[in-house]
Amino acid sequence: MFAKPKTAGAASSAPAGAPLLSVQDLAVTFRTRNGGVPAVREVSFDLARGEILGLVGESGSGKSTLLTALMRMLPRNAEITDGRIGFGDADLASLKENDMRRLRGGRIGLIPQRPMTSLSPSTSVGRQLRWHLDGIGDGELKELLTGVGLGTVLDRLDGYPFEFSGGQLQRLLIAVAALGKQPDLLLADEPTTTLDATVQAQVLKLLLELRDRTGLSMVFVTHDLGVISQVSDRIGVMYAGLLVELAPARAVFETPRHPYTRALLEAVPGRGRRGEPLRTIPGSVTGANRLPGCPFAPRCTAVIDRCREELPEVRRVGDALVRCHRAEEEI
Ligand SMILES: Nc1ncnc2c1ncn2[C@@H]1O[C@H](COP(=O)(O)OP(=O)(O)OP(=O)(O)O)[C@@H](O)[C@H]1O
Repeated sequence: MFAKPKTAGAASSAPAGAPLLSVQDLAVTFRTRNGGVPAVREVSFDLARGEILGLVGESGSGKSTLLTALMRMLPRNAEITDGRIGFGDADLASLKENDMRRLRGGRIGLIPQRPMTSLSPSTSVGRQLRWHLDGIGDGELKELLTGVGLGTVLDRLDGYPFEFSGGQLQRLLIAVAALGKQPDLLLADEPTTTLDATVQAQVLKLLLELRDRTGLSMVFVTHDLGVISQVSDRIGVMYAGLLVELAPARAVFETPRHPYTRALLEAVPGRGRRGEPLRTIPGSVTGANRLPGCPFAPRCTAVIDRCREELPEVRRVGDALVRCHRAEEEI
């Protein structure tokens, strides 16, 4: 079952000032032997200060590529081929690598998917924390960890990563990323995927507390709609590199507009009636980003001829931005 999506807090209602992040018409292409793969296409969204934007979509929809592009840490065979990533006065899409490096680990933080792989196995956790926090003193470190409910690990900081649970390490890294460096923007790629349900809930609670306490903004990528319903103010649904729906979290769950969003919601276990077989979305996203029209057309139950020929523009319907020819219709 889904947690009730949060009502948008003050920080997530219509932004009073300029957005923290303003992505416009972003495109990222992978060079492959078979030609360019447009992994992200015409993606535009704003992120307000203190807002958490959840990005969801099935495997291959371009979520990680989008996040890595924001961080400018794309693999060598990928490049930003179009668009702008406004962050303050800077355009991250064209910023020099030296300047970008200063932002990373400074105003922009990253929460890793697997905490184990971002820590050295042969150095004590305490030493690594102090290194990440530029030699923070014992008193301050104690205060920081106690403040995020990690007081229980204080007397074990001389231990090595394998002596901690995945959940403890993830919470340590999140506390460090959000409080130690005090970034304006946190980017998180599936930060709870490897955790069991109870620990996952603790990590999500911590993220929300940190946002409320520090006012940081967050882009949170996951393929798990249950997780995203618990943390997001707004949700962006991706399909074949496109942002096909962008709306307040509550609207996505209560009145999903895009046929793909509806199909995603229907495919989630627990949403159907008891005894009803689980539903899946027939077909696959593979190759869809090369189609001339709407990439979801081959799998869409509401498809019309136009969908196969013409890529839909983004339309505003109520609170939602929807990339579908039939967005305004009751389908
Ligand atoms: N190294 C690569 N070389 C070529 N194409 C790639 C590479 N990495 C990703 N792609 C392509 O880019 C598209 C988007 O992939 P991406 O990993 O961003 O999706 P995703 O939604 O994050 O998926 P997942 O949930 O599995 O991480 C896919 O079509 C994928 O095949």
